[in-house]
Amino acid sequence: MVKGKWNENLYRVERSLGEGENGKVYLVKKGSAFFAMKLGFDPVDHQSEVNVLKQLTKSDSPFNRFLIDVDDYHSGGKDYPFYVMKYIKGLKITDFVQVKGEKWLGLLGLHLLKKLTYLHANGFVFGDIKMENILVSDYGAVELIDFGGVTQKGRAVKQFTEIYDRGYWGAGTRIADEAYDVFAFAILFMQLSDHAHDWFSRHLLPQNRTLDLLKEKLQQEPNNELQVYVPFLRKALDGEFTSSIQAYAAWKALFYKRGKPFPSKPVKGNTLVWIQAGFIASVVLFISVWYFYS
Ligand SMILES: Nc1ncnc2c1ncn2[C@@H]1O[C@H](COP(=O)(O)OP(=O)(O)OP(=O)(O)O)[C@@H](O)[C@H]1O
Repeated sequence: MVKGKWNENLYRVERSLGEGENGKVYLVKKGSAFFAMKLGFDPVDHQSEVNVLKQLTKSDSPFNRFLIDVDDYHSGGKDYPFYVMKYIKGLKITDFVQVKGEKWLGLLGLHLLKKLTYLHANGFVFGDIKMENILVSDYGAVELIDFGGVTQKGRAVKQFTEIYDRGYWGAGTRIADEAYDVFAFAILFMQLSDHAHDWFSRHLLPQNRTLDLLKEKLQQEPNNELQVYVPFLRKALDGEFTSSIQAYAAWKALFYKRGKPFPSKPVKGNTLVWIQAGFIASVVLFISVWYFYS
C-alpha cells in the first residue's frame, strides 16, 4: 500500500508497468479504479514533468483529465515523490501494428496528429515522440505517455531520442516548435513499416545522418499502406508543415483519398443477441396487434 503524505490517498500497488530513465511506473488501485503511478528518480526532472501536467490539467484539451494526484510517499525516513495518472490499457504502437496489421497505419496517424494539435494549441511541444511513448488502445485510440520531454514552444527541447530528433539528421534546430514534433512523427511512421525498421536500428556515422538519406529511404518505401503517405512524409521531413493543424489536414486528405473506411468496431456478442431479441419481439407484437384488430 502507498499512502500519500499530504493528500492521504491510499493506493494498492498491483504490479509494475514499466521503467525508464526518469522513473518507475506501477499499476495501482484506489477503491475499484485503476491508475498508473510514476515514482520519479530525480526530484527536479520529476517536478518539471508534474508542472507540465498541472498546466495541461487546466487546459481545454483531452489531457486535462490525465493527472490525478501528486504527492510524496514517506518510507524509511525518506520521501519519494510520485504522481498518479490515468491508466492506459493498450499496446505499444509497434505491437499494435504487428498484431492488427499495417492497414491501421492511416488511422493511427490521424489520431496521433489530432492529439498533437491539442498539445500544440496549449503552447507545448511533445519533444520525445518515439514508439515507447505511444500506447494504442482498442479500435486505434492513441494515447501519449511520458511527459518528460514536453517543452514550452520556443525553448530548447528538454528530452529527445536521437533517431527522431531533427537535429540528429541535420534537418533543423532543437528549439521546440510544432514542426519538430511533425518531423519525429514522420520518422515514427517510416519506422513502423517493416522495411525501414532494421535500417533505423543501425548505428550511423555523423556524416551519414542526412535528410537526403532519409528521403532516399522514403523513396524506396515498398510498403503499400504507407505508400499513399509518402508525399506527406517528405514534406514533414523538410519542415514544410509549420503547424500540426496543417499536417493533420494533409494526412486526413490522404487517408480519405486512400478510400479505406475505418476498421469498424465489431458488434459485441450480447449486443447482437439483444438486437435479435428486440426484432423478434417487435414482429410478435405487430402480428398480435394486427390479429386483435382485424
Ligand atoms: N499512464 C500509463 N498507463 C499505462 N502504462 C504506462 C503509463 N505511463 C507509463 N507506462 C508504462 O511505463 C513505462 C515507463 O514510463 P515512462 O515512459 O513514463 O518512463 P520514463 O522514465 O519517463 O521513460 P524514458 O526513459 O523513455 O523517458 C512506459 O514505457 C509504459 O510501458
